[in-house]
Formats: sequence, structure tokens, C-alpha cells
Amino acid sequence: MAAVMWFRRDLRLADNPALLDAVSAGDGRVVALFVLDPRLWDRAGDPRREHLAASLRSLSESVDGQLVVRRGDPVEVVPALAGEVGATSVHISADHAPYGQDRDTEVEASLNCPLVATGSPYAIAPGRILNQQNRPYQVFTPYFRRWLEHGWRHPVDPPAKVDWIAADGDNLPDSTAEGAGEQAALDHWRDYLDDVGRYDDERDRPDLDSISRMSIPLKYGEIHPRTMLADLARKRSAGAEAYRRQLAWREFCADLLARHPEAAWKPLRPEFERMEYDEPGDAFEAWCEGRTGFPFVDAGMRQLAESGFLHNRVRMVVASFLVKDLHVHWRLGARWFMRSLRDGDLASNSLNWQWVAGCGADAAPYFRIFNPIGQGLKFDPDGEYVRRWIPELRHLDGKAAHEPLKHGGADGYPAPIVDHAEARREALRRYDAIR
Ligand SMILES: Cc1cc2nc3c(=O)[nH]c(=O)nc-3n(C[C@H](O)[C@H](O)[C@H](O)COP(=O)(O)OP(=O)(O)OC[C@H]3O[C@@H](n4cnc5c(N)ncnc54)[C@H](O)[C@@H]3O)c2cc1C
Repeated sequence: MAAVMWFRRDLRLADNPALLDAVSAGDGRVVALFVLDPRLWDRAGDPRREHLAASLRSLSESVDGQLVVRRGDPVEVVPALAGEVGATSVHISADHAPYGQDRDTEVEASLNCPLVATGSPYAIAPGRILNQQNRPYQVFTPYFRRWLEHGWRHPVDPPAKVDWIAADGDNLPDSTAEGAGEQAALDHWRDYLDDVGRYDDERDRPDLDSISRMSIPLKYGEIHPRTMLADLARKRSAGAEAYRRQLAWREFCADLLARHPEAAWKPLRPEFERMEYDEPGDAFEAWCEGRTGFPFVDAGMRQLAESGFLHNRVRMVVASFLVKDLHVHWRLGARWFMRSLRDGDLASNSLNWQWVAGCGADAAPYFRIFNPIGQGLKFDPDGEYVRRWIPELRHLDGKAAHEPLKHGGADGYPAPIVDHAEARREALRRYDAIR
């Protein structure tokens, strides 16, 4: 007898209730499976592929080298493996994203044994938080209040002993990514916890190193948010409180996407279907490459291209710039982010783009348009962040790096590709036309 543990977005052994169920169902004998699904693998950009491959290597070590990786359509691969090893059940943690839900329904229908879903990548599974009328929340703050009241389970330990059963598999993909895997995630998190007190005051400053970058291990399930929430509960600082609130944003996004799968690429506010956007031409290319002539925007886009990561404040500013200064559809920006980010996550990405573009459930009012220079001066007050990512501006001291034209210009650095005041007026005109 054996059970199959089909790992997906839960690449860890600790705090993994689905794995505990697999161990119990298989009487200690478990086949660890990961399916490299071409539909997901081919669409992911290099940063995600690299991280996933490194994380799988780490998981493989944790299961005594017996991780079975197979390429193909899960609807064929999972039942085939389950049949080969005579599995009595296949175990997963639930996937609430649109593709994952459909896939799991199909896999379940093709299996000759039960597909058992236990837990999810969230502290509280999407769909659970309802208001007094038993309806889902559209607005974050009341959702957050209810989320706190609802509470979550304690983390569970890794299984004491597992007999990992071998089966034929494909080669693990190569990777040069560093810092992937469960142990790296836990080490990074425990180090960061010492500094979480600074989070409340400094989290909007991309020039400082006060954010956690935990979106990456969370994306791959190298750590569960329950583990993080349990640690935060012991901290009792304003920083820890602020951090917990951000984790709730992640859950709110997943909740919204589970209820509105179309929100991945369609505006939640229907009037935005009529919004006029420009074709993505040279301006879109300049945005992708960090050559818009707006230093804060360009620093962000270069950081994204070079490192596969971007600070939340800068994500908001570059997204706003694309939609409201260049008048390009948020969907194109969201797609570029999904290809470029190591933490690219459909729910957090699409719902945050919708938030910035003004068409989300609890979106920023459309008419509040970020001034890309003002945002830089406010959140990178000494120009450190801009100089870090734009070598052409390194000769400019302090704030001057945000306004090169005012300070003699910079060789090789472009002039602004739009006039922000004019672009803002045009954005408001287009918004008025759909209200
Ligand atoms: C346009 C845009 C696109 C985004 N795309 C993604 C994405 O693809 N994947 C992703 O994980 N996050 C995305 N975010 C949310 C947020 O920017 C990142 O989670 C955060 O910057 C990751 O860095 P961190 O882990 O250091 O965050 P920290 O500031 O340390 O926050 C801690 C954790 O809280 C959660 N969190 C924080 N802010 C948000 C938020 N606004 N929405 C949802 N969760 C949040 C994340 O899990 C994060 O790891 C996006 C935000 C914007 C504005």
C-alpha cells in the first residue's frame, strides 16, 4: 500500500497537512510527485522556472532523493503514476486559482482512487470569509477584520517518519537560482523576524532593506503563512501588526480570484471594459526596458529585469505610470510582470494591477494619479535607489538623481517620453468618458 503526495504550490515538509494525510493514508509509504505541466512551465518566465527548479532540487533532497518529477499533462500523468504504484489515494493541498481548480476536477475524474485535498496555500482558504449576510467581502478593511476574528490553525510538524517510495521519473530541470527551498525559506524568515519592528515605518522605502521578500517562498509554498503568523503573534510590535495586515492582502487577492476567476484578465468594474487604451508601441517597450526618462520608474523596471524582483511601492508606481501616463492596458503590464517576477502569482498580480488601474474591487480611486517624480522624491529621498539601478545617473548627488534634466542632464539617459501633467489630463478625460 502507498499514497501519492502530489506537490504543487507546497514544496515543503513542515506545516503541510496534506502530506500528513498522505503519510497516514499510505501507512508511512508515500510517493512524492511533482508534475512539470508544460501549460504552466512554458508560460512562466526564466525567474520563476529557475526558482521552481532549484526548489524542486531542494525538495528532492528532503525526500531522500525520491522526488518523482514527470513532464506532461497532470490529467494523464497523475492517474498513470497512481496506477503504477498501486496508490490507494492521491493527496494535494487545494488550488483555488482558475486553471488549478479545473485541472484538479479533471484529474479527480480520471483517477481510480480518491483525490484528497487538505489545506491550501493560505492561512484561511479562499471562500471562507463571509460577512453577516453570508456574502463575500468586496472591500479589504472589513475582510481583514473578519479574517482576524476568524483565526487560523496552528502550524503542524513535519511527519516523523516517511518511507519514500521510488518510481521512474524525468530528470530534474537545471537551475542556478540561489536561496530556494524550505530550509532557505525558514532561515530567511527567522532572520527577517529580528527586523520586522522596522516594517511599519520603513516598508514604503525601496532604498532601505526593510521588506521581507517572503513573497518568493510563499509563492512556491516553501513556507506556509500559518508558520509566519504564529511567529508574528509572538512579536507584538507595530511592525509585526503591519506585516500581518499585508499577509491578509495576499489572502484577499486569492479570495477575490477564487470567486471571480475572470478577474485574472478582465476588469472587476464592468465600466472599465469601455476604457480607451493605446496600442502598446515604443512607449510600452521603453517602459519594459526602463528607458522612460522617469528615474523612479526606470530604476524599478531595471530592477525587475535584472533581479526578477520589485519593491511594492515601486510596483505601484510603475504600474500606475503604464496605465495612467502611457495609457496602456493594465493586462499587458500584468503579463510582463508574470514573465519577469520570481514571485509572479496570478491572484496577487492581477488583483493588484486592477487596484492600481482603478478597476478592481477595492481599487485606488482612478483620479488619484501618482506623480512619478514626486513618488521618487518622497520614497527614495536621497536618490539611493535610483542610482543603484541606473548607472547613467550615478554622478548626480542626492535628490538630483530624480530630476536629471534640471541638473544638467545625464549622458545616455533619455529625456522623459511623456509630459506627466498632459498625460494625467488625458487619463482623466478617458476616465470621464466611461463614468
Ligand atoms: C502591480 C502589482 C503587482 C504585484 N504582483 C505580485 C505578484 O505577482 N506576486 C506577489 O506575491 N505579490 C505581488 N504584488 C504584491 C506585493 O507588491 C508583493 O507581494 C511584495 O512587494 C513582495 O515583497 P515582500 O515579500 O518583500 O513584501 P513585504 O512588504 O515584506 O510583505 C509581506 C508579504 O505580504 C504580502 N503582500 C504585501 N503586499 C501585498 C499586496 N499588495 N498584495 C498581496 N500581497 C501582499 C506578500 O505575501 C508579502 O510577501 C504586486 C503588487 C503590485 C502593486
